[in-house]
Amino acid sequence: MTLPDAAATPAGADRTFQVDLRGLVDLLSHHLYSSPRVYLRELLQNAVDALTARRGLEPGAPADVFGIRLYADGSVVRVEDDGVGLTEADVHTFLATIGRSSKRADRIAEQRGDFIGQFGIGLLSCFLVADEIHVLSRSARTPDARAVEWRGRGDGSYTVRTLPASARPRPGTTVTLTPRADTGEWTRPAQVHALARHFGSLLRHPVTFDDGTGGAGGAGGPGGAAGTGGPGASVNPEPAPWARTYPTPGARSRALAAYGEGVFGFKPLDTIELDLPAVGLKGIACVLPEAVPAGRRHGHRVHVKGMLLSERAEEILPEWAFFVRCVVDAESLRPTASREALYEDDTLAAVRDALAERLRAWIARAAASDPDLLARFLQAHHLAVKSLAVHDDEILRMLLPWLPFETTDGHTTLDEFARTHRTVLVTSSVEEFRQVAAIASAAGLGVVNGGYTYDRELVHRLPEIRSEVSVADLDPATLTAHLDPVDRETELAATAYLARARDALAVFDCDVALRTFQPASAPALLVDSREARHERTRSQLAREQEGGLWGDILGALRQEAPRAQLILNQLNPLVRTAVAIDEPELARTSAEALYGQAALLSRRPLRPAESSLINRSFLDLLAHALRKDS
Ligand SMILES: Nc1ncnc2c1ncn2[C@@H]1O[C@H](COP(=O)(O)OP(=O)(O)OP(=O)(O)O)[C@@H](O)[C@H]1O
Repeated sequence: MTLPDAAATPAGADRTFQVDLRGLVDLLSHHLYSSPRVYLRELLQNAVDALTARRGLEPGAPADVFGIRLYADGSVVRVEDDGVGLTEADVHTFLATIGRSSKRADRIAEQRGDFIGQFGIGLLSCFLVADEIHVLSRSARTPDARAVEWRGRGDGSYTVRTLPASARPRPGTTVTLTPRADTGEWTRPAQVHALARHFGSLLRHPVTFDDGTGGAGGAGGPGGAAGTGGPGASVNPEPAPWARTYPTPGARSRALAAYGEGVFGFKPLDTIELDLPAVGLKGIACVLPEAVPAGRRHGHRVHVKGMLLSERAEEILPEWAFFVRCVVDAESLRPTASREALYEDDTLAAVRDALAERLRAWIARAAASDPDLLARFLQAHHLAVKSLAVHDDEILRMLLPWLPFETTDGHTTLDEFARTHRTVLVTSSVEEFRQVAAIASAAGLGVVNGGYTYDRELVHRLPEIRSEVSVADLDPATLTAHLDPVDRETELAATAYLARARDALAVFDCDVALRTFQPASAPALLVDSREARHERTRSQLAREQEGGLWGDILGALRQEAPRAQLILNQLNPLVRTAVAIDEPELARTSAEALYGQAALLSRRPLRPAESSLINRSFLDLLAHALRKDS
């Protein structure tokens, strides 16, 4: 924060960068921090780091003798700690130099992981709510150290003076802010208390809050420096829920679920305990009771050393884990400067892998021994699990048999379906499934709708875990082969009609066949696949463009175009009448009308030529009916 006098520096001499503190604070507030409220988090975090450093100096001291006291009475906000404190030299080096941090100094590089801060900018966040930061500190490193007072101002100026040790009888630091009038939203006593609870409820050091009214556990007045704050109300009266002891495992899981509900606002379907001793991580994963859109990632709550750093950290779990939200407290995860994300390093990668493993183990346990939980889980999250199973062999093996699919036997699990159908047929689109489902099922075929994301791919992998089952794509030929042929005599009688029908429908590359199938009420079935339609469109374009550049390109791409098939149902009374028509024009029109009706039933978008065919055949039939009547 020092601003050297540029004019006094001789020409050619090395100059020092100057910092426009207002500009810097502006940058932090608009681009680094999500809200001015983070000032309290930064103050608490500095106090926690100072307590950690003090514990390094006095490892034998009882756990609760050093603490943090907050005070806010509407005119000041004060955070006082029994931490390591600062000497006068420390104040110049660390407080007054932006970007310098005692937690990154060389001699403690190996301990850097012990501290939450490291960038040397956190204190600047206080300028989001106040124009001046007042620090009164006394170092614990030298027993007879003098107290030191520092005042830093938003314009970049600061003053330092030393005071007799009696000005701060015990080692530690007190930071006092006089909030600007427009920042009441973040600095009113009730708000400071709420923020302290929010950020500090899991801190392991005793933290108290006092609003200066002397009520409800509060005591002491706003006056002066150290040690006058009184006992105050505890901000973190209880340890983290996973660190408490409970009379029974049931009581423990109910308490963890209630904590999860309090934090996230939903009643978890189940609560998974997380414990990774290698990185000192503990916490819970709450399984969401309802489906979330695939791919939507939730933020997780990450505490470091008890301090809430981020509510939106996505990085601690892999992308597929979008069915849980976690609260974790870790010793050695490193936050970024904004604290709202985690630094992507080997530790974070290892944590992510280990937590993913934990979720897999939970799924495996549910699959093996808790069918009721598994069913509720899959009901809400089957889509998430399907996306997971595509890439994860273990999940596939555990869960594929239990996943629901749309089949010709209704919505059922693959396991159930494969028990009645040793050959499982799968369509490649929803539309194909809609076309064939009723008829295939009447013909005794077992078909799964493979049109939804992941489904076809997953069904094809069923033989990996059920070797007795075979899976094949359902193509028109397979279906036609399963429909009963008509006897020779009927076939012969229909030859002329079928020839006329083929001729009428040649423009659609459509073959016509006569079969018997259930339900008898269905006159005709149009069997056609999307790929076949695309192939025919391409071939047709190539023909139209013959000789041109596009014609050559499309022609080169041309494959043997599979033909559509209109299968007429000999069991249907209308079809039986139609195949007996002698009059060529009427026969042609009836074939067109049957094609049009089957195309409509297939629920796929109609091509313009098909729409005009339906139109024309309807009008022709109407004209024919009217002529007959007159
Ligand atoms: N309560 C405190 N007790 C002792 N030293 C403190 C306290 N608050 C701040 N300091 C000193 O001031 C330095 C700068 O603090 P600041 O919050 O700006 O950065 P930091 O905590 O080091 O890193 P970060 O920007 O990541 O928070 C700290 O490194 C520390 O040396």
